[in-house]
Amino acid sequence: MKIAVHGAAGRMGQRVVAVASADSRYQVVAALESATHPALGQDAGLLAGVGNLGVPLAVVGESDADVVIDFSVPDAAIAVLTHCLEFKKPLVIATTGFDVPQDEFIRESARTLPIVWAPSMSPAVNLLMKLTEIAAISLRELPTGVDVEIIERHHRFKEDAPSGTALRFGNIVAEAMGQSSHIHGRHGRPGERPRNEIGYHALRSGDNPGEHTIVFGMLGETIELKVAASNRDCYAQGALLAADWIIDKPAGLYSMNDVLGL
Ligand SMILES: NC(=O)C1=CN([C@@H]2O[C@H](COP(=O)(O)OP(=O)(O)OC[C@H]3O[C@@H](n4cnc5c(N)ncnc54)[C@H](O)[C@@H]3O)[C@@H](O)[C@H]2O)C=CC1
Ligand SMILES: O=C(O)C1=N[C@H](C(=O)O)C[C@H](O)C1
Repeated sequence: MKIAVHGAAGRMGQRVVAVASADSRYQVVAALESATHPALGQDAGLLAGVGNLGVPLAVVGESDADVVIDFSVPDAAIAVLTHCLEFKKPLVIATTGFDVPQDEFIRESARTLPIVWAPSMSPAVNLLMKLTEIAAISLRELPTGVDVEIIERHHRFKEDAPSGTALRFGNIVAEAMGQSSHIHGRHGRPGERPRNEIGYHALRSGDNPGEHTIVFGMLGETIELKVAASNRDCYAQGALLAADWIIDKPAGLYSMNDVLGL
């Protein structure tokens, strides 16, 4: 399968190029980057540390890619989505940090384009989302109440907070338990914690590739569900699985649950 990697010189883009180049099922035919990127024209394989692939970093344009994988920034992701709409290229969107209009544009675009969209491509993270939903449903009627807090830890370079994955965990809990208040950090004297609150806490430290802990705090006991990446390849592998899966699907908005059969 021929893939185009959008954001190819980035932390994730380089891993997608590297992991794909080591798997005979995939051929990287396009490595797409910002028009202002200093490495434009350089070979994507050399940048990713896997040797010359004969694929220079280039701006978005027509290619013979079967599918596009996007790990970039929100505005660029929307731009490449517009390109995919024009050239009818299935798209895997992994970028996070979209605003509401961008979110709505993606959903509208999926009416005419097959899109896999997930804040985490990690199989372990998406399984933990299922386990979190089970825990939330199971605990929601506890008479003494359950306080859910979401702690995410990422590398110092991450630009958005909280993570898209943390927000998705929070939405899963909110839908399962009927919580309506999402608060981000605490300071001053917020007083006693309301029962309908979900708290989010974003740690930025070192080179952590991604860690999420969902805390279910009760009176007398606590459950913590945790998933931690040791490198970025779980996301790259998941994105390639998504690319392989989406290639023959009709227009629609799909998640990693569809890709992984969860
Ligand atoms: N869904 C998932 O499994 C995962 C999602 N992510 C998300 O992926 C995104 C990228 O993460 P990283 O690779 O760590 O960031 P990064 O900053 O290393 O890479 C982003 C790349 O996008 C490029 N870019 C910026 N403007 C562009 C444009 N107009 N056209 C093409 N490329 C452009 C940058 O030059 C850079 O190379 C973030 O939103 C992050 O949250 C990260 C890891 C896993
Ligand atoms: O920026 C990252 O690195 C990651 N971002 C994604 C997110 O915002 O959820 C996924 C993963 O946690 C790594």
